Amino acid sequence: MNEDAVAATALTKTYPGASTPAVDQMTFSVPTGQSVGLLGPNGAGKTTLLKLICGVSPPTAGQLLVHGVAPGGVAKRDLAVVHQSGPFDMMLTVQDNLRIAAAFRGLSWRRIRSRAAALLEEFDLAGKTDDLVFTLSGGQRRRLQVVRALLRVPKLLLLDEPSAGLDVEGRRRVWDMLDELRRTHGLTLVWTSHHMDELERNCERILVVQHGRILRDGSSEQLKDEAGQVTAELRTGSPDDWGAVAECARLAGLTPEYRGELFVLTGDDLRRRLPTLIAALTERQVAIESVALTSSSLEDAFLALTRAEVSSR
Ligand SMILES: Nc1ncnc2c1ncn2[C@@H]1O[C@H](COP(=O)(O)OP(=O)(O)OP(=O)(O)O)[C@@H](O)[C@H]1O
Repeated sequence: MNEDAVAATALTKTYPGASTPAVDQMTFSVPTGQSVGLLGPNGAGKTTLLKLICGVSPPTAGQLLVHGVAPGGVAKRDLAVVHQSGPFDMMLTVQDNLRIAAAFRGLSWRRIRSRAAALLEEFDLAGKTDDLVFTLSGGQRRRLQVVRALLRVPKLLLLDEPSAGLDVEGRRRVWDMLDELRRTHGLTLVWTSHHMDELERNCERILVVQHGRILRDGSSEQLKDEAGQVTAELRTGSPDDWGAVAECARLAGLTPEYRGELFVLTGDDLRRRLPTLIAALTERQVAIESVALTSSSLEDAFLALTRAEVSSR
């Protein structure tokens, strides 16, 4: 059975003394094996949601199940977190911090020692094993966070801005490692990021969060389509075809606009209508040279969504 890794119903968290909830009536689920991104402005409630899922902060109301049980009941070996910062003991060595993390998750150091060494190697920290954590750079500490979380592959990995402070190479290594773990272990990922490209590449689904609420839930393509700026550029071989293109486009429910050498097509549900247009043109033996979709970026979509929500409040 493919149980949900996370199932939240009307999940709410109001911090003591706060006038508004940090997480407000969130209802969503994350199927096992899915990678879900949380996208939202500062203070939207993303980290709070991760804290609820990993059980370090109790909800004020609503229900939350992680692999079918209350968050606190999830075996520590099955859940790991890459935190935004810390918690490391800065005055202990890299290796001692890893040993403590292993003990906390109920893992025998003897059994995972070689995995730890391989991970340190993979993340360019092999030469730092005996260094005190406070001597590591910000990016090295972040890589150490990832090593610590992966000492044993968890069923559910929560990542809070995992690539903040990482260089391009480090970011790629983290992504590649997570790709591999998803392929080999069916790992479920929930991650926050302010880097749209990170969520777009790594998450099949994105929850847009603001003021503790889920504004949208969909793939990055759906979010971009919804922002309404998807167009298609179509080139045909000969000006003799232009009349046919304009006519077929209208029949397919699209608006054609001729812009020197090519047609720009717009319209609701463009992705779904485009094949109808292409089939009609093929039937009329119109030679199509190229069709290119151009859509608004995820950043455009995100800003459109969050600004619309602010102005409707
Ligand atoms: N321990 C806490 N006590 C009281 N309020 C808190 C606490 N942690 C967070 N908050 C408040 O809850 C709200 C949501 O914070 P949270 O850290 O979840 O946002 P976020 O979306 O992760 O933001 P960022 O992108 O800046 O990391 C904010 O208004 C914040 O001030």
